[in-house]
Order: sequence, then C-alpha cells, then structure tokens
Amino acid sequence: MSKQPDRLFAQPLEQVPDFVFNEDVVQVFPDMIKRSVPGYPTIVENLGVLAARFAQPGSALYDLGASLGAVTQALRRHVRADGCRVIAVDNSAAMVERCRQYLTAQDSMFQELLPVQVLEADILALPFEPASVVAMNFTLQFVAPEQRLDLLARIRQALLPGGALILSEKLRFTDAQEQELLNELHLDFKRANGYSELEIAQKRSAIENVMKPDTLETHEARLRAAGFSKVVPWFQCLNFASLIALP
Ligand SMILES: C[S@@+](CC[C@H](N)C(=O)[O-])C[C@H]1O[C@@H](n2cnc3c(N)ncnc32)[C@H](O)[C@@H]1O
Ligand SMILES: O=C(O)C(=O)C[C@]1(C(=O)O)C=C[C@@H](O)C=C1
Repeated sequence: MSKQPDRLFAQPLEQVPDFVFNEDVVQVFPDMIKRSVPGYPTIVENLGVLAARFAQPGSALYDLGASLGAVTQALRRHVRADGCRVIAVDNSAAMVERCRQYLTAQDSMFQELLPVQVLEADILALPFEPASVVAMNFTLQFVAPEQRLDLLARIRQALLPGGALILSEKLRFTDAQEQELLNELHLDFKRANGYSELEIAQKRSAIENVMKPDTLETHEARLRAAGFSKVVPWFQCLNFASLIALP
C-alpha cells in the first residue's frame, strides 16, 4: 500500500478534467486531504471521540463516503459500545478496494476492534439500517445539491433516538469579505503545505464542477427541514467545519 505525495496537478494540463475519485487519486489521497483540508486530522480523530458518546449497543455506525476509511478507523479505535458494527460506504471502486486493504492492516495491528463491512454503493440508493451514528466527512459537498435534502431525510429516519449525524463540509459564505478572507487563508494553507500556484489553480478547476459547498445557514436550514431538531457546530478551521445534528 504505497502512500505517495500528491503531485497530481503539478504539471500543466492542456485541459483540466473534472475531479474523480479514481486510482490516481487513491494513490495520493492521504497526503492530498491532509494538505488540502485545514484541521482534517483533528476532525477525524475527534469524530471517533464524539461517536463514542452517541453509539448505542447493537447498532450500526455509518461512514458515508468513507474513501480510504480514515473515519472508520477512528470509529473502530474509540467506540466501545457492545455489538456495534461499522458500515463504510463509497461508490468509488478504487477507494473501496484500498479501504479494505487498510482495514485488514488495522485488524492485524489491534485486537477487539468493531467489525466492519465495506460496501461499494451509492449512498443515494442505499437502504439504511437503524443507526446510532452516521458520519459524512466531506462527502455531502460531492452530492448534487438537489439530492441533499432527500439523503439527509433518509439518514434522519434511520437514526435511533439519542444518535447523531456528524457532518463535515467545506463552507462558503454569503458575506463577500468573509468569503474572500477565508478563501485566501485557505490558499495560504495550501501554499504553506507546499502546493504551487499551478497546482492550486488546476485543482480548483478540477473540483469546481463536482464539489459544491453550501453556507452554514443552508446546512442548518436543510438539516432542520430533514427533521433534525438541533444542529451544533463543534469545529471550524478557516472555511472547513463540522456539525453535530441531533434527531
Ligand atoms: C472527500 S472524500 C471523503 C473523505 C473521507 N470521508 C475521509 O474522511 O477521509 C469524498 C468521498 O465520497 C465518495 N462519494 C461521493 N459521492 C458518493 C455517493 N453518491 N455514494 C458513495 N460515495 C460517494 C467519493 O468516492 C469519495 O471517496
Ligand atoms: O477545497 C479544496 O480545494 C479541496 O481540495 C478540498 C477537498 C475536500 O474538501 O474534499 C477536495 C477534494 C479532495 O478530496 C480533497 C480536499
């Protein structure tokens, strides 16, 4: 399982294709997400800690858009409730294949980890089992905006009383000055992590058609419309945030 530095956008491309979670991205993904998302390691580790408070014995814990299973691994490290199991879901075959390898490696290193099932499936078409924790770490932003409410409503229906959805997303801002400042600071974060201006510009063109961030206000209103009673932001670093939504 080679982990390579992300140089995907380092050379000038004649035409920058839309971003897809393919084998090339899988190879560099741990490096890419850490250097692109401010606060990512803190969010992932604390997601496990938060989940431990909401996990209920005998229930399912979902990691939706699991990629290589970083959140799944944190859930397995922190949740101790009896009889829980983690269901990690991603619709990228390349991600799922590598995710399974990472989880097998985790199994060989630790004992008494929660059982895990990795599904190659579209979360928009997945029937959810009753769940105490649903984590969506930077996944909803890749779902078509018109399909987000329906997905969240189905998650809300699957959540057990006392459970939680933990939703992390890149944010945009209605206030132009706030948007500009946090966007510039995010670019500075990428520069500080060694990305060149070319890499930053080409990555931006690659994701602009496929990743559509919402404002915090849009998230809150939509979560309420989906039936959640309370939305608690627990983390923000620059334009990236994570929310706890309670049924
Ligand atoms: C930014 S990555 C998520 C990162 C990951 N949760 C983590 O914390 O490391 C988004 C993932 O969502 C997956 N994805 C996007 N749309 C999906 C869908 N409709 N069904 C399942 N997975 C989806 C992508 O394949 C990709 O692996
Ligand atoms: O906003 C950006 O520029 C990003 O690179 C963000 C982001 C994300 O939020 O998921 C986009 C795609 C990659 O999966 C890694 C990071």
